[in-house]
Amino acid sequence: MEKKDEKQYAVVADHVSKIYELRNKDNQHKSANKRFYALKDVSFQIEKGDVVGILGTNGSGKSTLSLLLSGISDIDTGKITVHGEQALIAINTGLNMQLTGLENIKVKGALMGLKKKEIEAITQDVINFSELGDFLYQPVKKYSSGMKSRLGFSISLALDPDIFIVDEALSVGDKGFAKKCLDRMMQLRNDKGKTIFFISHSLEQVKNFCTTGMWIEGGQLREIGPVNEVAEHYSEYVDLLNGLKGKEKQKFLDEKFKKRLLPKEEKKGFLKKIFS
Ligand SMILES: Nc1ncnc2c1ncn2[C@@H]1O[C@H](COP(=O)(O)OP(=O)(O)OP(=O)(O)O)[C@@H](O)[C@H]1O
Repeated sequence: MEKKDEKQYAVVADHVSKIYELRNKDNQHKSANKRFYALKDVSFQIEKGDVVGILGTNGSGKSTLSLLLSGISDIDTGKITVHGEQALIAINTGLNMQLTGLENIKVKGALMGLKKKEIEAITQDVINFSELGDFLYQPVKKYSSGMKSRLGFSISLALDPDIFIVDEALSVGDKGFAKKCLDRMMQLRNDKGKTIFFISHSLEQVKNFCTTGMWIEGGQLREIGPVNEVAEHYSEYVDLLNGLKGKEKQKFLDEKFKKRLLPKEEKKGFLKKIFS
């Protein structure tokens, strides 16, 4: 197979893992906590202009991946290379709850290194697209989840990144706003060839909108490929899971969870690494 120039890729993930700590309910002592893989050894290459639908059941690691892609969360092992302007995430992660909507726009703009005039321009874009009106003068902590999503999405759009990550922003917004966002993203995809990562529990939305499907299950990359194929396999898996009942289902989920725990020797190694 012909080897592609690295630069053709928008994102290259190379053996990426993210480990979280699980609190032990009986023992508050930190060293007794279990460590588990939110993501384990995930590798993929996404070409520029690709629209990637990330699929996976609850807790499989989709949001964790979006946080790593956008640089909000740190990777524990492996590497993600992003070619293009820093990916942005279109959800309320990264919004400061104490600041007003308008102040949040300014802070984001300043963090992106924009000049005063550019910040004024994006502020106007956000006012127009979000339709939040006077709520933009209120602290974000007083927003509903749909309003936070309107603000987060509108800021990300206005900043016009090369890589765009939409993490369920559309599932909390109302239908009218979700349609407006999808239309705008279609336009970005068709006119500007942006690379888009789209997390949604709606298989129909993913199939209609995406070109590539990426199925994350139990923290691992289960399949990546043409969206219809991946969506079909994912759908079969969900049907299989739904077909399991009671104890049988619990056993299946417990086994799945166990595979994500760090083995004892690995746990020691990891602790040694962070304390040395
Ligand atoms: N900050 C955190 N600290 C500890 N564990 C976390 C943290 N964030 C996520 N997790 C755990 O990591 C795993 C993956 O979570 P993640 O939010 O990435 O899943 P998801 O696929 O987006 O799920 P959903 O479809 O339910 O939104 C879950 O078991 C979750 O409980």
